[in-house]
Amino acid sequence: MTTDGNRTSVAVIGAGPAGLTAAYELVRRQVPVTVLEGDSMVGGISRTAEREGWRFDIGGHRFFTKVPEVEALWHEILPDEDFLLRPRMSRIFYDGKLYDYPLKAGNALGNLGPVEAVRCVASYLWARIRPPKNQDTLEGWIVARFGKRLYQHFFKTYNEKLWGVPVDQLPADFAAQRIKNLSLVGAVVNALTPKRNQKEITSLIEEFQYPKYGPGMMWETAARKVQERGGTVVMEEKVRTVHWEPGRGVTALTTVVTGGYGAGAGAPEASRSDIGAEKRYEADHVISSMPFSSLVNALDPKPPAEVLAAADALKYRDFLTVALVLPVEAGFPDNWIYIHSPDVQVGRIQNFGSWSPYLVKDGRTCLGLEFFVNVGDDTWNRSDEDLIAQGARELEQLGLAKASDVERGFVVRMPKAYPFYDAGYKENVEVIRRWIEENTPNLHPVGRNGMFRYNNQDHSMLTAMLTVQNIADGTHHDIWDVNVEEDYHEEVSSQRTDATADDHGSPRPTAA
Ligand SMILES: O=c1ccn([C@@H]2O[C@H](COP(=O)(O)OP(=O)(O)O[C@H]3O[C@@H]([C@H](O)CO)[C@H](O)[C@H]3O)[C@@H](O)[C@H]2O)c(=O)[nH]1
Repeated sequence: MTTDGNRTSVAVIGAGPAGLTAAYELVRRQVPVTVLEGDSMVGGISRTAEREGWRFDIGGHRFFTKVPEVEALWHEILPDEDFLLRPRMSRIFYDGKLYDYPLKAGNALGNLGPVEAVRCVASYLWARIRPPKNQDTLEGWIVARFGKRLYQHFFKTYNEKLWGVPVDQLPADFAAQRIKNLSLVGAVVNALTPKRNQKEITSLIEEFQYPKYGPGMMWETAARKVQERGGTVVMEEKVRTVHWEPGRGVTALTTVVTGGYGAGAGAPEASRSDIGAEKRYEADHVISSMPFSSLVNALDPKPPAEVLAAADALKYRDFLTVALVLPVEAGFPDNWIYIHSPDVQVGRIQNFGSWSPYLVKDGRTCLGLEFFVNVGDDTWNRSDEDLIAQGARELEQLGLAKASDVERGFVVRMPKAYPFYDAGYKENVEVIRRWIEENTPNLHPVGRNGMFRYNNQDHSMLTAMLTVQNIADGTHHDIWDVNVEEDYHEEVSSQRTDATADDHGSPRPTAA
């Protein structure tokens, strides 16, 4: 297997966590690899943006995992001294008060006041006696576990902001992994049970690892190491065409030089002078983390109409961050807070100063106001200046800071931040997957957008690691089986035994 000019053994589309993990694992095995990235930055949605020395996440990316191989790879890429262990704190800002999130019974009921607390307990008990018949919707799933009133207070408006549709139109598919159950009954039982008989739940959420200069540090280092070890990382080239032949599968890729996507004022300058030029890469295998639907549309010749229709039916939720620089006193101890109020558009606010002191400077902090949007809607199209002014106004409206305290602002737009799970997405993914397996078995989708799976970066990385084993080591892992368990992501549950405890007294992570 040799790389000869634009001929490579494996072409990897995308330099996010999945693509760079694949490349890293390939160079470890001395397999020639070329990574093709359309943007000027690596990291995908796990990048760290930098504007005038302010570094911030697109969202906020904690490093926690139940997968030991992923944990090991993080620490192989970055030395231990580059990791911080950060306390996690997140609350909901609701009706002028802050509530712990994940919800804690005492805190939520205490804050709501005695009358509303009684109503919430009654509706919680009612949901236990008469659970909703349809728990396949997100609304039914949450009401069954929290009761209608807590659902209305703490879930309905936020999910409508986040996903942009009524909650009864959303399937419950991601809920078990991402929404921590509230057990009023469990809390009482635990209080009455001797400790030795209790099931130990180790929370992964009270602290998390974080590279001191943000997640981008991980992926910038991974890209550098891939190149030092003989791999090629091509920036600012977007894959336009995926060439395939019946009976042979994928044979080559055509890219177009983009000069980067220039996401917002202060974004990195294009490094290429040949913008618009086309390049061709021949490859034996293609590992693709480009959006699943875009991959289908890039295939040449076109796949059958039902496959194209399935791809067109897959929708995404897009996202933009308005990063505002304020005096440090305007910050809060939380890493982020959820904003439910329908009176403002902002959905979540990160305080990057609480993530890492290395992200902020000069006695100031940087707040990341997150707006969940669709590409091309009014908010997406608004100018950066308007969005910064709106962010400052909404901070004041919420009573979190004075608009006049905002000293500087930056906007980063991130298309396709979340795969949007609607009633038909599973079947559509299945149609595409089957067609690829039958017609282009050397084309390997990986990662969150690559597989249209609402995965965090650890599971995205795992799909890439297993794919490389399939290509280079002859294994037969089914990467579609990664992260299908209905387990809450942020807890490791085990029976209390000292033999499984590590030096800090917590159980070792178990395989996901
Ligand atoms: O008030 C709330 C808050 C959340 N939900 C529901 O929970 C789901 C998951 O929320 P979250 O973990 O914030 O979502 P996300 O997928 O964006 O997670 C990434 O963000 C970070 C971190 O949580 C914030 O930076 C995390 O490391 C990543 O996994 C959400 O979809 C809601 O359905 C709610 O109902 N009410």
